[in-house]
Amino acid sequence: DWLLSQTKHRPQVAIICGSGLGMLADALKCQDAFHYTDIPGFPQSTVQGHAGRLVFGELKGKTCVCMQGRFHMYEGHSLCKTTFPVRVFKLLGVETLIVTNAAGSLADGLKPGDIMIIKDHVNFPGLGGFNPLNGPNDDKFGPRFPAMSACYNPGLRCLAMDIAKQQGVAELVQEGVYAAVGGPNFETIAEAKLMHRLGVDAVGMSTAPEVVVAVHCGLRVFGISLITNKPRPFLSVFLDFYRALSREVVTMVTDINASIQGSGCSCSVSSLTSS
Ligand SMILES: O=P(O)(O)O[C@H]1O[C@H](CO)[C@@H](O)[C@H]1O
Ligand code: HPA
Repeated sequence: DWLLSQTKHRPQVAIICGSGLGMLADALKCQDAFHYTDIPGFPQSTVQGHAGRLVFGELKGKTCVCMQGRFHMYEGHSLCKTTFPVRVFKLLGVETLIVTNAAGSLADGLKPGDIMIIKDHVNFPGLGGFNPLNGPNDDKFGPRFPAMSACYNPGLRCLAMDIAKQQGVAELVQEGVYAAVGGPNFETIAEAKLMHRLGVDAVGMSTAPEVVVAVHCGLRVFGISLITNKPRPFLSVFLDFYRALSREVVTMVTDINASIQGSGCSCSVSSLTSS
């Protein structure tokens, strides 16, 4: 109610900016911005790279609200608090939630600087019983036992891939599975290996609880991870190096063969390649 009384904007889309991604809010026109400290009942940001402002404005004809700074469990917030803004968005009339985050890659094909469109998640704290929906269910938001089988809207995922192609950045974008861990420590090598074997492509310390609460209250969700690092066991780093070296050798041999052929020599191309 306080927010609705302070701004004329009536957002349809909410964007949660991940670590270091707060500048996404700068794209909004006709801004009304509120510090979390000024919003009654709002939790406070304590992490570097999370400015702690809610910014309302227009983006390409849509009214949006951006969270410049999210809340994490490791800050000491309860999961209810970390996801509180999602319910505020629902009450403001938002229909679509876009979640963004910084994440570590566990997948061979995802490098720092790449973007992963989240196709599904593994909520490790949730599997262990740390769930923002714990406690009495508030039926006005959603059901006691919400389905999570299609958390990330397939239409929006498809649209994002199409836009990446149109903008010529498709080679930097792929879909994958995000895993949420509690943090604040980064993974051990054994933990990174375990998650990799379980089919996780990127890991971070947020997002999944927000998405659970969003899906519970019927919001359409789209999520992207910006890959910032690659917590990988030494062996796979070595294997990557070995594969890159093999590719170089094959290229060199192919070039040599081409010049031998060009010179009219009868040397066998296949025997030279295999040796
Ligand atoms: O998930 P966001 O908020 O982008 O932040 C990610 O970056 C921080 C670690 O560098 C962790 O908080 C992790 O969750
Ligand atoms: N692990 C967990 N959270 C993260 C990482 C990571 O490697 N990178 C950014 N957030």
